[in-house]
Amino acid sequence: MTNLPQVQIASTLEQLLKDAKYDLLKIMKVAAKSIVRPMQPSDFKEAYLSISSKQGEDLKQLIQEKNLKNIVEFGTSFGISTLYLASGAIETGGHIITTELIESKARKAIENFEKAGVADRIEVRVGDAVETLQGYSDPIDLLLLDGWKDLYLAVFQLLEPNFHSNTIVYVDNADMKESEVFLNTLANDPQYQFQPRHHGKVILITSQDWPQP
Ligand SMILES: C[S@@+](CC[C@H](N)C(=O)[O-])C[C@H]1O[C@@H](n2cnc3c(N)ncnc32)[C@H](O)[C@@H]1O
Repeated sequence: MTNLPQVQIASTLEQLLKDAKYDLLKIMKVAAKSIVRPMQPSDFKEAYLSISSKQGEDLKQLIQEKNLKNIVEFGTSFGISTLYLASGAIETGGHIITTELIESKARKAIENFEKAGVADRIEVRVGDAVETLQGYSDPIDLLLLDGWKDLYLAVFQLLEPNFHSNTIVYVDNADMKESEVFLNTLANDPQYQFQPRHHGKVILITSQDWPQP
């Protein structure tokens, strides 16, 4: 039997992943500019900077296997990772809150969610994650950290009161230098367990010290 929502997500993702192949060129242009001035988030307003399709499939499987429903994402971009999250969330009856700093990217992401038929499952908050997620009070089953790395610690600490003993924090780009401060801070605390995936590009963080759901 055809699973229409999954087919729609897959065809939207196929188009977006094709387009994301031009990222390297866009990133090279930004790097060239950075010789004369420091890079800014708006320099990447045309770039996807997305997770890979392999990571996306893995995320979907994780959501299904662990029956994750309440999902929060830091760093929407054009919505590639969010669509993989939605693909898993359809199977668990879950929903997603995702947040993006750059308004034009958030608008495009919403269009993509509509095209994929999953806009009703996704709330997009536009602005700085530290502000848009302020006061968030529902339990979180899965947190995907994929915005700028210097904010990983702030976003993690902001949301940690909402974690429970089954919560998974999925850290993308864990192997980047910019993620070091965040990971070293947590690595010094024995309550956190790290599980590397995708050859260390990703780390899953869990803690049995977080309260029972
Ligand atoms: C690596 S990209 C996200 C890619 C996306 N998760 C995917 O796989 O398709 C990082 C995104 O985080 C956004 N971002 C950076 N700082 C942010 C902040 N303070 N609050 C919200 N979004 C932010 C950037 O504009 C950028 O679009």
